[in-house]
Amino acid sequence: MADTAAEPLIAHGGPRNGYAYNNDGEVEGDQRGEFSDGEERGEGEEVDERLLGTPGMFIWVLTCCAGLSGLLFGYDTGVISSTLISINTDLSSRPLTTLDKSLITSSTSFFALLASPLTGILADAWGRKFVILVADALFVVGALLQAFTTSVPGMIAGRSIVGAAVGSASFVVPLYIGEVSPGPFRGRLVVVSSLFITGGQVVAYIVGWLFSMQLHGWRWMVGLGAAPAALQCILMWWMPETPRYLIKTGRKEQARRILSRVYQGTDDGGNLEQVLVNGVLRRVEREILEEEDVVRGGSRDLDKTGFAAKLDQIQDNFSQLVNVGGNRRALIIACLLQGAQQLCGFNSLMYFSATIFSLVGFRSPALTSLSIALTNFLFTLVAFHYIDRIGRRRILLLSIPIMIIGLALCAVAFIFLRLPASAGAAGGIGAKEITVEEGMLWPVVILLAMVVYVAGYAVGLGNVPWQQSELFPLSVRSLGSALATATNWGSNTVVGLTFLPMMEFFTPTGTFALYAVVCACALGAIWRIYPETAGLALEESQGLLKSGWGVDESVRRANARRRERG
Ligand SMILES: O[C@H]1[C@H](O)[C@@H](O)[C@H](O)[C@@H](O)[C@H]1O
Repeated sequence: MADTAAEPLIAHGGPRNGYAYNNDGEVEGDQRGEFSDGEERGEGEEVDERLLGTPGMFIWVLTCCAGLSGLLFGYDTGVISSTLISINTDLSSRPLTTLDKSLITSSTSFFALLASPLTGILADAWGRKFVILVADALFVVGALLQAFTTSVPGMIAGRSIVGAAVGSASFVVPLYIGEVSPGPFRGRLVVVSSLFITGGQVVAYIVGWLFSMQLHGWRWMVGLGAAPAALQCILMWWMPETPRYLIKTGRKEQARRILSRVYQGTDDGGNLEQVLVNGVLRRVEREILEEEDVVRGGSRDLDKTGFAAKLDQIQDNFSQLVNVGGNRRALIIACLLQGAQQLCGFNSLMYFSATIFSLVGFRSPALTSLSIALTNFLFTLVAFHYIDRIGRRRILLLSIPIMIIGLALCAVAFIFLRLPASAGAAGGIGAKEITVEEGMLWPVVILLAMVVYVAGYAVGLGNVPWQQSELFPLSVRSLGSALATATNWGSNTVVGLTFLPMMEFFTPTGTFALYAVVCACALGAIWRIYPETAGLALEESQGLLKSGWGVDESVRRANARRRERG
């Protein structure tokens, strides 16, 4: 196979990639590359692999407008812990029971779990932008309902609606960004949505802390979420649909116009912009033709129209997702990564770190847990900087061992920390203002160990799973991403429900040791089956999975690209 990545790069005013292109984006002469599975690339298809510089203004605006949903995701999931401790007797004129608290908390992740596969289907039928707008409407309704409700059931309903919004937004935003981004910047641009999520969690902690000092301040905490959602709704109205979705639905000219804006500014005085636009159009069209071949070979009746045709298509997408080898492998990897992101236990810190820190003796647990959210945000910035250079696979293989070290240290520190008798397990977990007699050495070790763990998480597992859409071909991209997102929310619910009982019955040491074991298993599985997709065009990543896991091939190509960049 011709390893084009090793070809010399001619930066300006001439052929790139070692190829010469004509104005249609076709490779002149007899020089064509190959996909990683050995299949030949079509003419003019291999281009944005060598795009230089930074993404243009248009891409940044699209990414930030879509990323606002991440802010809402982070804010709404982060604000609930301060809300719960400030409600007092404001709902149903009585203090919240443990059951009330569990229902209010878990309704969000449960409805996120239900909403993601459903909106996965909607995103195929009505588009990615449509789902973002639906999520915004749900965010606004859910926030207002929570802010004005006077009863516990009203609060649960509000949290459920917000959950449906979070579930939809969490899968569609990375999908939207992934489908508008040029290959070399895609990793970084998708991490922007993680930056919004983790930033939203920091804001939630600060807002929670500020409003907890005011009477009925919790109503502001939950109601404020409506503002960014309304803003995004207005902004997104003006934003385009993704070029990939437009091509899929037969609107090629519209797609061409948007792609031209995406690649604007890359023109080097030659014809690069045009070449890149044509490259994407050709790759996507080729993918669609391949899909039609599969459909023709199958049982779908292509003469059906309207609702019946849509139902057939949904059924068809499901069967393609699980029956076609490459798609099935993509689904396994995406679900593995999303499951690992949650089962490694990170959100137990997000939801309960204030409780843990008060248990081990910190006087201001709320501020200490802010350090967790801040670490998460700051190290997501590190990921933003390095993800396209280091690569998704490598960044995970480097960062998960750091998480394991943090968790192991935490587990060990809890052995040495003699908790006060009243703090025995769950009693202590729920208790407040507990101080530890032995001094602050081990509590500080626990705090540092958690910071190390969170830093490792934020650099890798916290954001790489959201790159999921690049694993799937267009025909099953939305459905595959949605099912992987459902795995995320399912695992999130499991961790939320099991953390406190595990701390009680399994001890804190056992709990953190178990999370370390989960990380070790995830590390092994990632090493074995997750290929490197950094730098590849969206249509190329899936080629790696067509006839196997593609790990060796992808690593070889990534190394070649790195060598070439110096
Ligand atoms: O990517 C995000 C991010 O890491 C958040 O901090 C976490 O709370 C979410 O569960 C996760 O999906």
